[in-house]
Amino acid sequence: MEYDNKLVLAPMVRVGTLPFRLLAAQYGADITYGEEIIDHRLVKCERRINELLGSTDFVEKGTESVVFRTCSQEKNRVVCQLGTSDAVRALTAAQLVCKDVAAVDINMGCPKSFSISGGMGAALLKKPELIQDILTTLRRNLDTPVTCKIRLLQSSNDTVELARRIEKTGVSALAVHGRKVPDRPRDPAKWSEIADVVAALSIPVIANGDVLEYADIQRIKAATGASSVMIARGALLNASIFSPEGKVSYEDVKREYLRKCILWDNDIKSTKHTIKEMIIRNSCLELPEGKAVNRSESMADLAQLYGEEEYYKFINQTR
Ligand SMILES: Cc1cc2nc3c(=O)[nH]c(=O)nc-3n(C[C@H](O)[C@H](O)[C@H](O)COP(=O)(O)O)c2cc1C
Repeated sequence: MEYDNKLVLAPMVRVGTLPFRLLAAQYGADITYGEEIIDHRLVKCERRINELLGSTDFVEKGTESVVFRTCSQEKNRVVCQLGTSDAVRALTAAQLVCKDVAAVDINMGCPKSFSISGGMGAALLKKPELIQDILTTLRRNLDTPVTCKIRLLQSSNDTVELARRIEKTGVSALAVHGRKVPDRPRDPAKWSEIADVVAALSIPVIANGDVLEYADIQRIKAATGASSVMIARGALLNASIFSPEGKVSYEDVKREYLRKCILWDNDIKSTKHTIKEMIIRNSCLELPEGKAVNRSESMADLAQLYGEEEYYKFINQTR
């Protein structure tokens, strides 16, 4: 996969399932990351072809729980992001999915206590040897491109040093979220410190942080020198942020998302969560719409709420 001049949908837990990735791609995302999947969970899965949907599912053995669903349309752009603290387990998990995805990414930026206490996410930033071990193991044993996503370290020099070390493992690209571990989402992303990494590396750097409007894409490129840009919250605000043709109305984007969830039989909890994330960023969950989404128990309820009953019936009749 090529990493230069790309618009990238960021990994987002409970959001980045197949419908949201297809939605972002429809509006112009070139590369779409899935939500982080913990390796412990993925290694318990089996690969199943879902004839009914036309998807490839990774399902937890002994259950019907779909941990990762993908399809041939996205094979050349979907990235499976793993949460891990162990090279061998990461490899076992990656080997299960690597033929069905365009790349495998390791999350080295998540500051949540769940990740840190398990030695995953941002905890890895303090363990450069382990980072090297994980990335080298994946690189040596997979034909699929391997990448990782980091946050900034305390000083720009430290970040650059780590980034150089990561580059030496042979990864195809490095995504840099321009915040430090203690930073909150409201703290501005430090684009100048991403620029330091871009200047120091030869591999593509994907700049991430505070791209909330289409015009910000050009701004972050100019400020960092990175040619590729990764977007998370801007895509929740309006997934058509990737489109050079201008924004589609948020109401239309939301309905399009729901239709994709119906089509791909997305998990109801993930569907509700994502719709709520869209509402929080555009209005307020306390209004009647948000309350109704909260009350919804099934895809049929959501279809009714958004006037998509006919589509819901049609899809279910044709299955
Ligand atoms: C709802 C949500 C879920 C996220 N989940 C992940 C994740 O699974 N893996 C990851 O590396 N980062 C995750 N992030 C962080 C984003 O990928 C991104 O680095 C961060 O939000 C900064 O980008 P932005 O300013 O475009 O939002 C998440 C962010 C949000 C808002």
